Amino acid sequence: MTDNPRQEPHKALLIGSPNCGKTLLFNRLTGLQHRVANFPGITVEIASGKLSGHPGVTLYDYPGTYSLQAISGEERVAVEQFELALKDGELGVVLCVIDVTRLEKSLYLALQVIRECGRAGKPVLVLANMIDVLENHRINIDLEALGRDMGATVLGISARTGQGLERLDAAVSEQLSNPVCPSDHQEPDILLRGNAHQLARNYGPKGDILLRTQNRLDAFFLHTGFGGIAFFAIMYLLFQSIFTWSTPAMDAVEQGLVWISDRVVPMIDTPLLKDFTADALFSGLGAFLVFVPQIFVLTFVIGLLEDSGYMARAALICHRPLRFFGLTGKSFIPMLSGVACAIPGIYAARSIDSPRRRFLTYMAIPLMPCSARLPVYTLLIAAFIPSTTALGGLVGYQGLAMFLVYFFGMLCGLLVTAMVSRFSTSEESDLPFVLEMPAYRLPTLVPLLRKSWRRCQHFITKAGGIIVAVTFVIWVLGYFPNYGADLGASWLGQMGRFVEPVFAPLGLDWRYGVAVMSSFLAREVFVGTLGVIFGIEGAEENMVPLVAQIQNSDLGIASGVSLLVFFAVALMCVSTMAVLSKESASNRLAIRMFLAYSGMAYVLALLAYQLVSLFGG
Ligand SMILES: Nc1nc2c(ncn2[C@@H]2O[C@H](COP(=O)(O)OP(=O)(O)OP(=O)(O)O)[C@@H](O)[C@H]2O)c(=O)[nH]1
Ligand SMILES: [Mg+2]
Repeated sequence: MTDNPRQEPHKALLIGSPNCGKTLLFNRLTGLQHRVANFPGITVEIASGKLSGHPGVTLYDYPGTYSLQAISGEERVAVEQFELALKDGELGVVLCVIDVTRLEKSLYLALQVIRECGRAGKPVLVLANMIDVLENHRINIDLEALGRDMGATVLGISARTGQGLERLDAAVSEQLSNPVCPSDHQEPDILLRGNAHQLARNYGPKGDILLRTQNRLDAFFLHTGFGGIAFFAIMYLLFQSIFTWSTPAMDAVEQGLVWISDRVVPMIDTPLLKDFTADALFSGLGAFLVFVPQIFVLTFVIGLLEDSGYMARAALICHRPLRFFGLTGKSFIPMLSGVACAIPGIYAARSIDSPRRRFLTYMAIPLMPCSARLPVYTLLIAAFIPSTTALGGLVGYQGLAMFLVYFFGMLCGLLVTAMVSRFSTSEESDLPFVLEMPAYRLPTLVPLLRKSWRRCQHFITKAGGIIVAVTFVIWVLGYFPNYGADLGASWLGQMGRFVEPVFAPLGLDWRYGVAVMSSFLAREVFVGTLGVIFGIEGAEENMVPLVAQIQNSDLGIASGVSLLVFFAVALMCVSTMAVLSKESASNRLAIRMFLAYSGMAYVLALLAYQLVSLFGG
């Protein structure tokens, strides 16, 4: 052991009610980048990191909990781990975060935490977060007096602006070297609840200053009529933005790749290497990279909705309709997270108290149109739907088509849960739907941009490895044995003919069959595989965008629609299946869902093909 408390091995933990800013503070104190959003229940697992300036201290970020009597899954994690931590000799200090703009909600837990720390002989600091909001409204709270009444030191801080963090740093050092524990008392919970209420009344902001704007916005966004219209308008804008805002950046990436390819490829002398660079590197990998800007925009817009506080309102609006499909309003956030990626969506479902509705939510999430489907949808829509607009540029046909495909996926998810919930019996009694409405806030731009960038990096690295490998294998199979002279006679062509009968009823030739088969590893592989296949076919020409290649192939609109339907339904993601198995604690659900959704995807795609063909497609 050293004399310096900053060097000694210690643990510190952050506990507090949901959405009070623990993770934002954790990120600031450790330099890590864990997920922060403006609705309750974001953190579901305990995270840890080194406390900056205290090399020996590990800081733990806990899921939010309203009290030490846990109800939901993530609350249980927090409460159980907190009880264990109190017995841990290395625990140096407990940091209990309260939301100073909503004292009533935070104080009961804080009083319980102080009592338990007193019993266990652990020091505790209460961090009154969001002090910046009070200052913006010129509201003052006597934190010293509040601390005296609570029996612990209360420090005013802002995890957003960094205000008060130096004092926090000094206070942590002080507690690590000279711990001062709260007094050991046995006040029962019922008394603490009354005290919390009284303290909130005595010290909380007077008048309804903080509530007035919130109430006005809620009167609109939760209005039976306007609220519903606003909901659809916001969702529609979300999907339009994916096309309209990202098109210039996508075009730029595409043009950039063509520009580089035109300069690099002619410089290569070896024919084999030249073909590989043109067909596999630029056509295959390039086809996939073009979609990165779209992922960026999608994450950014969802982030705007999350940070503004609208997401929880959307969950409330959706509660009633979702009940009809066997779900709850709490399923909305996991499902909408699933629009970015199914994996965080599945984790987010932990906040659903009812096991039955949680399982039903698991079933819906893989049908949500995740960002891995986006490249496939964009490619096919761009190939078949004109890029013109109507109503003075307000409605873009491609954006509208995207909205419909997304809607189709979501609808399938809801129909599946409706059927499963109707046909399976349950003894479970229903818990009331309780969801805290977070404050409306202006989103902060830089963290949002950073978050979107991280999502793109994840998209590239997660799918990138598989895509590089598949692209290479597909290129080798398509290029040999006749050195790219005849794709149909290549090894890939021969294999393609083998799977062709499966895809022929959908009007798809072997090239599309091979691309679909390869995308069972990860959906994004579809565009890369097609890029390589068309790249080999068009080896003599300059790099031609994949959309033009598809338009020139014999793919009819009926087949295009059937492909869209297939991708909307099939569960083609190994990582999702692994997380599903982990969260549901069995492999059965994931395997059954894989088989059921693959079969359903094929049948629905066939139906779509027949229907569109019937109407002259
Ligand atoms: N204005 C302001 N906003 C803050 C502050 N701290 C956090 N927030 C915002 O509050 C919201 C919730 O922050 P998180 O860090 O995710 O809260 P959490 O306590 O970890 O929430 P859970 O993980 O759900 O328990 C986010 O929108 C943050 O940007 C602050 O000091 N000031
Ligand atoms: Mg958190």
